[in-house]
Amino acid sequence: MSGSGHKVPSGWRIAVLGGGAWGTALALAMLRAGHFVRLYARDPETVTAIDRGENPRYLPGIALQAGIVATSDIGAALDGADCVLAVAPAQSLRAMLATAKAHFPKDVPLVLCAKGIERDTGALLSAIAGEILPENPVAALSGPSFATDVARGLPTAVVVAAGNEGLAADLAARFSAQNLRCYSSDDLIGVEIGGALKNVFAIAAGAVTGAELGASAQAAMVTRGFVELRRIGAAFGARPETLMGLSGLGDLLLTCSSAQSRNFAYGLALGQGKPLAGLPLAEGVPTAAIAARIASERNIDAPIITAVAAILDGTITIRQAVSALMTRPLKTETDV
Ligand SMILES: NC(=O)C1=CN([C@@H]2O[C@H](COP(=O)(O)OP(=O)(O)OC[C@H]3O[C@@H](n4cnc5c(N)ncnc54)[C@H](OP(=O)(O)O)[C@@H]3O)[C@@H](O)[C@H]2O)C=CC1
Ligand SMILES: O=C(CO)COP(=O)(O)O
Repeated sequence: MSGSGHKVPSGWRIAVLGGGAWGTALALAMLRAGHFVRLYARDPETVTAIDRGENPRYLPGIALQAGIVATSDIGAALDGADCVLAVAPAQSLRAMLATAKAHFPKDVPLVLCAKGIERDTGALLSAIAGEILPENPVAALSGPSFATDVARGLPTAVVVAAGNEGLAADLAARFSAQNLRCYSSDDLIGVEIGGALKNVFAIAAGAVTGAELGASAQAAMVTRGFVELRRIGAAFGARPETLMGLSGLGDLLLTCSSAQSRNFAYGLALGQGKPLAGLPLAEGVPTAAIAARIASERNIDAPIITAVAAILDGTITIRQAVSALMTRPLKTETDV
């Protein structure tokens, strides 16, 4: 038993690629689900720290349960793996998979755990995976889940998606454990789009808070942001109910309402006029730029995404963005 109330086959050898906050938290989650976990971190200091039972750079203050085998040798991490979790940031996924390719076990599922769209190409992460590792089935794990919450073993629900429904259900069953409940979905693109775009609105939500625009503005921005998420999702063929689920609305709510979100914290600093250099990873920054380009190229009305991208590249101020958003032509609310 995995602790989640259903029977799953015995432990898999799982390779986690990426030694940051989410890679480390997922390694712990996989350990708790009964798997044998090897974690690849390219930084040898991270490997040494994980061997000591901590990852102070990315998960400060959290003690890591023994059992994660950490290595900076990607071949050793992948050797004999039954399943691979890719947990580098979205803009680094291509480079990491290119490094992994020579060692990648044949036919085993690759589970994408980053949230973003490739800045230079507009590619979803599943498309990048398909280009580099065409023989490996691809899945994505997403949903409202802060690394610190998962690492601490707090109750969390996520969704595991794959084009093949059976694969998604199998992975969800294998990854579930006490306090990690994995739903399954066959809408891979819908899950990817929701996870990527919610980061853009989390930056906007942080900026609204930082610039002291008020709770009413916050609720309006998140609601209208969700309309934009649904429009872009529809253009990619995402199912509406997926966007209403954990990986879409669920994650939007989480990251737009908590300074624990690095994207929200980035927006907060932006709104407060504080320096942005040196802040932790905010995936919404590159994704805002490419999402704005995609919206423009596909003629999708996405004024908030466009405003966030323009604020981030310094073309307009937050005040100018608010003024432009508030003076757009009036329309019916249901005009999505
Ligand atoms: N943190 C969270 O709460 C959650 C994060 N996510 C998503 O997971 C993804 C990763 O985030 P997170 O772990 O938090 O980020 P972190 O900034 O905490 O860590 C990023 C990690 O990726 C490594 N890395 C970067 N580029 C490469 C590369 N080319 N090859 C190998 N390793 C690389 C970094 O290594 P190095 O230290 O050497 O730079 C570092 O270990 C993001 O897309 C994020 O949106 C999803 C859900 C929750
Ligand atoms: O995706 C996340 C939670 O679901 C983490 O959000 P941040 O990257 O903004 O911290």
